[in-house]
Amino acid sequence: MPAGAPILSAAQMAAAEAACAARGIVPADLMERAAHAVAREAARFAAGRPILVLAGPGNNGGDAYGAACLLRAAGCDVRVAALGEPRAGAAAAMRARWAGPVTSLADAPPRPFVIDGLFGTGMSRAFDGEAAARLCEDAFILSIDLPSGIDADRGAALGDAIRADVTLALGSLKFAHVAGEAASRCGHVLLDPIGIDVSSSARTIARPRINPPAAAEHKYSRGLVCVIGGAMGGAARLAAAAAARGGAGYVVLASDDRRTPLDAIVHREPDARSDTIADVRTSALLIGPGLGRDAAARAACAQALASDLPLVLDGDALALISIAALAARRSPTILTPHGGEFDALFGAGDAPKIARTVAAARASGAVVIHKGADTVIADPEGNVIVANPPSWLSTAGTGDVLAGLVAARLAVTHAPMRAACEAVWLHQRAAGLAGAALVADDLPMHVPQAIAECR
Ligand SMILES: NC(=O)C1=CN([C@@H]2O[C@H](COP(=O)(O)OP(=O)(O)OC[C@H]3O[C@@H](n4cnc5c(N)ncnc54)[C@H](O)[C@@H]3O)[C@@H](O)[C@H]2O)[C@@H](O)CC1
Ligand SMILES: Nc1ncnc2c1ncn2[C@@H]1O[C@H](COP(=O)(O)OP(=O)(O)O)[C@@H](O)[C@H]1O
Ligand SMILES: [K+]
Repeated sequence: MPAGAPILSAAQMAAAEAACAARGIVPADLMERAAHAVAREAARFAAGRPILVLAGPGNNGGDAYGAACLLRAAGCDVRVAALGEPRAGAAAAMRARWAGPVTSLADAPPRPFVIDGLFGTGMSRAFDGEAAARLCEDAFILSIDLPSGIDADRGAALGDAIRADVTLALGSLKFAHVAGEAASRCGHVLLDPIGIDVSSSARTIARPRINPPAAAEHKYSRGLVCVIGGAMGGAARLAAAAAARGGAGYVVLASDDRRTPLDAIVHREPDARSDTIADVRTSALLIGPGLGRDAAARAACAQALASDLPLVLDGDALALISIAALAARRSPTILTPHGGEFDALFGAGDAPKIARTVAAARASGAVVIHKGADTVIADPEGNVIVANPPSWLSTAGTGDVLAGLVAARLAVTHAPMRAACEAVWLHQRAAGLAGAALVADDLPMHVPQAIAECR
């Protein structure tokens, strides 16, 4: 996935295209550039294999006809199968340029390399993809802009969506390249801006820059993280270990369980929880992993919310707070809900995940890390960063590790959006280093290497 790249909705993409027209760059120019970009990548990936171009009725099909012409002119073995004919505009002009035969999808024999130009951002309703699926079954598939059959904003598959090996995004990434089910249908995502200027408040995550501590730093100035544990000691221990490996200068774990994951982590008795929450040296307070939901947990949460400390709320804590209480806070707050916790706190809805997360950040005044295979980080100003972490993270306790990393980065940076992005990047990188079939306990030990890569 291109790092730090803007992400647009289909409507925002259309507006950016329209703005090009105002500068004298008409749709036919953009389609010409798109066709060149597709032909270039197709020639590279096909590497001499016979090519079948699937062309749809809209501009995505126009890009496909344009690429077919260029590939044929370059000496490639190209055939075209179409679903509907472009009737007007740049796409019809590209269709007219193709002098070779055009068959229906049903009549086309399979070929080892497929350029999928059936539908892009204009996909509006489910399509019957049976014939396309037969042609794609054993082929390497390069999708133009999006795998055909995807809702560009929600990332939902509308009917028999295509599963690509490579997707070449045109102009900008769209929500579907990073969101929902679609993200896993795109394969390797490439981006060609084709000369369109885009700006967006949403971007893909990029490797952060993390400097070593300055010479004058000491353990308290480096950042003191306090983790408030509860019923399930293991979760708080995972979080504390991650905070320690995530660059905090000092980590305190207030928990019933006297075991700490590292000797460097200081244990406090749970009845000292209240003192811990009141400790003004604390740079970031983490509450929630393994907290439980009993009266003591509720009281600890209320005290944490009422304090002026920078706060990270995860797991059980998210069930013990209200949006109003969050909005009343003046100090930085970061929430780390998974999908279920998010819906319980902010309500479920049909809008795309990015929009729902921005609305939650605005309503709560907090930075929200809405976790999952498409992790959306939003701040109350509407800035959004999206990450697609490795799916091996779908195992118990990895969220506790993330919460510890968030607390550490908040303690060090004092900047909640930056802290959230650093933590999510370090978490996904640590997962990559831990590799297949990781368990949550494996992650903290890989965080120092991930940090070392951020210089
Ligand atoms: N972003 C940009 O600036 C550029 C975009 N271009 C291409 O234009 C594409 C968007 O083009 P369009 O807006 O024409 O949309 P599409 O080409 O994605 O498809 C829209 C067409 O498909 C039809 N359609 C939608 N759902 C259908 C279904 N289920 N069954 C049958 N027909 C269906 C629509 O009625 C319409 O005719 C992009 O994805 C990209 O490939 C390029 O041409 C160049 C520049
Ligand atoms: N399929 C997936 N692909 C990528 N990341 C995932 C997937 N499922 C879960 N994750 C990540 O794993 C972590 C799980 O957090 P959470 O659900 O809170 O687990 P726990 O409470 O057990 O620690 C989150 O960072 C989430 O983004
Ligand atoms: K496509």
